Amino acid sequence: MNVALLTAAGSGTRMKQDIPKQFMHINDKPLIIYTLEAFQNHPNIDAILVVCLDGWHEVLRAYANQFNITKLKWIVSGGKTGQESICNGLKCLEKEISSEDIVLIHDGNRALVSSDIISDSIAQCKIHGGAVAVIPCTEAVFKSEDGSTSNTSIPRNNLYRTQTPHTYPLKKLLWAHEMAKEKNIVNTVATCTLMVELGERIYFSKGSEKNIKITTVEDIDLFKSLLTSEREKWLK
Ligand SMILES: C[C@](O)(CO)[C@H](O)COP(=O)(O)O
Repeated sequence: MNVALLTAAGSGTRMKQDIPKQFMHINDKPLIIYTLEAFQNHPNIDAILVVCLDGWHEVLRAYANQFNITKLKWIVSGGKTGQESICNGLKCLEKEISSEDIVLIHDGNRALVSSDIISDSIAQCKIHGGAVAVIPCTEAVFKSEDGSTSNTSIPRNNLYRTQTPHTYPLKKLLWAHEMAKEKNIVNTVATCTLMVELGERIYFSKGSEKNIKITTVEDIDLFKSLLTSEREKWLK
């Protein structure tokens, strides 16, 4: 069984809007529904869990019904950090699915995740025991101490930018969060960074420049234009 765990518990302060970004309507539907549809429509995804902001669970359930997201099985509350939110989702799954089942952790605001990305994530996880979606770094990268100047460039040829999904068997994720508690590792940026802190090797899966994280108002414009071009492709 393959289960998508979507994180949608952020309050979206970087978007500077009255409602959380995952519930903002873009064209004809809320942002989180685009992400849910990507997993709903993938033949190898069996069920979906969403880690959601308190106060928004019923809204999410109503939208899921409206847009026929039948694979949405569980909605759980987020924690104080992203790491805690993911842990809450995993604790729920521990009671519901087998520890051998595969869990794809995905940012709820990466709404343009493609079927190929999901398929490759599952495939690489089956081969290597884990998979993290990445894309090569194509820009020059500088390190700055003061935020406005630099004299340190970092060669980009072996740099990769991580995206999501981050995909592992449930038992590996539960192990990582147990170890994080034991070692007092808190507030890691993502599952992949937690794994690295625990000494694990990360195996890459396919990402895409289009698999954007919608964080700011500018990202919404980009999302809308990418959506139009993707829809045109489907219609051809
Ligand atoms: C998980 C992630 O998408 C990898 O690039 C990213 O770290 C998420 O960051 P956020 O600050 O939780 O949106």
